[in-house]
Amino acid sequence: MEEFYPAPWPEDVPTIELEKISMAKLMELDEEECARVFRICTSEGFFYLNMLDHPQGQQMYENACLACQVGRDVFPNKTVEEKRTITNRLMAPLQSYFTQFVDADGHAMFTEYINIPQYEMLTDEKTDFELPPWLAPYAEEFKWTLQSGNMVANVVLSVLEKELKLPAGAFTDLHRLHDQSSDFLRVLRYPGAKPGNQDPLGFPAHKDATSVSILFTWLGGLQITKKDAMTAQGAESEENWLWVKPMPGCAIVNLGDAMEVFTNQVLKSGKHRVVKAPGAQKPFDKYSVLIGTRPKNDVLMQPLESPLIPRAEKSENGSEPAVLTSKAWGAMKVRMVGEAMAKHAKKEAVY
Ligand SMILES: O=C(O)CCC(=O)C(=O)O
Ligand SMILES: [Fe+2]
Repeated sequence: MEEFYPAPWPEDVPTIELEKISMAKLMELDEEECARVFRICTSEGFFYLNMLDHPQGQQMYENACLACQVGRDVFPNKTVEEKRTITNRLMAPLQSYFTQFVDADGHAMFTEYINIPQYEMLTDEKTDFELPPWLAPYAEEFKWTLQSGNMVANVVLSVLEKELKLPAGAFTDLHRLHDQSSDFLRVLRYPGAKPGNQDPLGFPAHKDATSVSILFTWLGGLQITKKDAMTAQGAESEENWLWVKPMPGCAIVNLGDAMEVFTNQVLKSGKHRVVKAPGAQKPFDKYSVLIGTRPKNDVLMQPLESPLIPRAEKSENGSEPAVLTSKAWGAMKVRMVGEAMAKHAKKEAVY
């Protein structure tokens, strides 16, 4: 594990103190711990989840480390051309391999990632997605990580449905492991900073197009804003971005936009971005492993009924708002993030 932490965290950067939640207590639906999760998910939206105090959490942590190791093995040793041989799945709009700038030797200059689709990895059916030869040896690692990620996401969802006085299954039945969905395992690499080659952002500010996102990361770079961080012009001001310090043995959990839709904004999706690692960590490649859990494809994206969820408002002309399926909604959200990244790349990259 030592190579995951090549340099210490600089103690002099403004860091947000996230609350630490216990996996063991969540698994037992401990009342106090569930109330804490609910409070966090209705306000700032990010928490550490200590994976090491429960055997299933430990298993997930080990699986996430294996997935990270796959990234460490394959990303720096393959050209972008080779990596683009991974086929895009047709069922959902997630690109299987993503990067924006390639250097003269054919290597990714900035952020790159792969998305491994959960449904296609776990179904016995023949689908249009197949791992390319350079990833096929890692199929089992990917499956384990997807399975344990779905289990942890469902623990969080079961806490939230209970706190919202929804019937058991109101959220969890929409996020089952084998459902047709666009759930994914994402392995990301942010190449370390090199002199004269500095893109300040690894991932521009966004909110996730998921229900639950479970992130494992070992070097700094993730930032979230203080509450009420908007300037009068409506943009975040630079000094309001705070660093999230990676904690060994912990995941960083946040909700995505789907939970805002299901609860008519009672639950909050956390805004975040990724910049170069701070201080002495800056020259090192940063890797992250993200499990994105989404509602199954045919779910209608609308608020659920609960005394704690305000009803959807009619539009001014009295008509009901248009309701998309999760599949169509996800496609729209992914397109929007893609457009924001392309715009950012034009504006800011120095290359
Ligand atoms: O790598 C990270 O720290 C976060 C990545 C992220 O926000 C995303 O892929 O949506
Ligand atoms: Fe994100």
